[in-house]
Amino acid sequence: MADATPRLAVLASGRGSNLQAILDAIDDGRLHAQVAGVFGDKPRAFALERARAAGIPARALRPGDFAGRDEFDAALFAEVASVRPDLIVCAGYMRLLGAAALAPWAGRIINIHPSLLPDFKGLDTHARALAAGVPEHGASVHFVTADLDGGPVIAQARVPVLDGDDADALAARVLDTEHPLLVATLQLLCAARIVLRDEVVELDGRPLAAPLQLASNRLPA
Ligand SMILES: Nc1nc2c(c(=O)[nH]1)N[C@@H](CN(C=O)c1ccc(C(=O)N[C@@H](CCC(=O)O)C(=O)O)cc1)CN2
Ligand SMILES: NCC(=O)N[C@@H]1O[C@H](COP(=O)([O-])[O-])[C@@H](O)[C@H]1O
Repeated sequence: MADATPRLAVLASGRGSNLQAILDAIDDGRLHAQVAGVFGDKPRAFALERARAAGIPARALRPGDFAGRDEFDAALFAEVASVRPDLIVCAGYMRLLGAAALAPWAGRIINIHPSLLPDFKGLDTHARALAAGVPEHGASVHFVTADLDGGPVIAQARVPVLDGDDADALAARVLDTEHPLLVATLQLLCAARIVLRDEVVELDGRPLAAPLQLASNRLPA
């Protein structure tokens, strides 16, 4: 990370509660970083409104305005690069990112995913977890690679699946744990205590044997 306050660029497609968790953590001093810009693929996403309300540049590009995925990704990442991020955070960004766009950002782009990876990659994770009858579910923060939701996992938080849960109830419980999980993981990344080296997640220079289990935004000792 640069010596100055770490600069984050956030990609979002939806309501932006994870973005808001980042903004709140910065505002109350729990996260030493700044959000330099918010970007996405849906101009009406409430995440963009949250950014603008915080005085942060926010821009969405319309996929239909571009010849194909690669052209869209190239334009999106040109916008992202213009704010000179140290780290890109996918926080509810709902498009597959192409390998060419990702290549320059290897090790500097993360995603929060609503499952205990490697289980339930992709979409509709809560319904799939219920259908599978798993006793627990949760969220993962991982480095983004061309392999959709297959990048090295940094940290996870677990929640129980309760009798009577439907997808919405489970999604809400998982979302509640996503916010402190993302903030705690960003605290480590922005303090340069976590890096990705040759596809291996390292904490303080030591390879992680397994993802960190973080249920609140307390840093590991
Ligand atoms: N190359 C990668 N791109 C993205 C990753 C990743 O790990 N590697 N993470 C995702 C986030 N994500 C799950 O966490 C995810 C996002 C989108 C999709 C998906 O199938 N999108 C469809 C469109 C869906 C829609 O518009 O409703 C698509 O792109 O065709 C799956 C998983 C961010 N990108
Ligand atoms: N595959 C990506 C994915 O499903 N991401 C999920 O979208 C939601 C965004 O909520 P938010 O807009 O309130 O942060 C979050 O639950 C996040 O894990």
